Amino acid sequence: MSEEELLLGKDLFIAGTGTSAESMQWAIAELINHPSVFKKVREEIESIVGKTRLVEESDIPNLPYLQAVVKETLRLYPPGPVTTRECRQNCKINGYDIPEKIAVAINLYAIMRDPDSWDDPNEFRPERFLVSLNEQEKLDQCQVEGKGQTFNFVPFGAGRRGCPGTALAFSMIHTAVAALVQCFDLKVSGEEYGTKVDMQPGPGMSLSMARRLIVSGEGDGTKVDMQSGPGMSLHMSHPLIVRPIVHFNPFAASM
Ligand code: HEM
Repeated sequence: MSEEELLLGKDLFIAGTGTSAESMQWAIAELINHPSVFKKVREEIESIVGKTRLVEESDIPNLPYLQAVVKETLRLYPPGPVTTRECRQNCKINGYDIPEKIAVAINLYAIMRDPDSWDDPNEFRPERFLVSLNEQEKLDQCQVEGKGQTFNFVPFGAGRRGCPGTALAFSMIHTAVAALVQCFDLKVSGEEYGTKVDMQPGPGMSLSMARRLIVSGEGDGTKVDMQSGPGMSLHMSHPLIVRPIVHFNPFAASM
């Protein structure tokens, strides 16, 4: 393998693993905090997949509410909250003069919480993505291809340097979150975590949770503390122990 190929592999690994894993954590944490949303996702999966097999990647197109949950998670907690571009020529943006060759930081996090574009921007409301097919196509075009005119949903950036892993990321996150919802009831463990989840993101370049979500067999709390931790990625500041209770065992079901 050449040095370029090794570097490409390293880039893809770095860009693709943490980002998707953080998104899964945020999604599961929000679902724990919103039992009615959790229930709706579970019901959707059970109505499409049934109770005899594990959800598969090919089921995802038939699970629009799950897709809305993942989009809403990426809107609120983009693992890459800032991207950059270099100006090819002198230009003016919002009244500011930007000289040629100057790097501009683009705050994707702020764009996706802009009250001019989103109603109640800080609320976790997956329903906002259950839009008509027409509007959906516009959104998807924007997020997947960087085309279209609606640049308010940009967790993967946009344009020719937009994230090349978008389809893979969606596929992994949808399938993992769906399987967790299908198989487990999840409860926060330990009284010290309290009952209210703090969804504040932590410092860092990537939007990771301040308290990492750890699944363990102990405890009986009810809410996730969503405080995020320090760093460039949005992560939780202290590990959060979540107690899984098996709801559906695909191995038992297929026997
Ligand atoms: C939830 C998951 C992910 C998110 C939110 C995400 C987000 C982003 C963002 C915001 C950018 C910058 C785009 C821009 O400047 O317009 C980017 C670039 C990139 N992403 Fe992702 N990404 C994710 C998963 C992945 C995966 C799974 C891969 C590959 C396996 C990947 C590979 C890359 C690469 C190689 C770039 C650099 C592209 C370039 O500079 O031309 N990402 N990603």
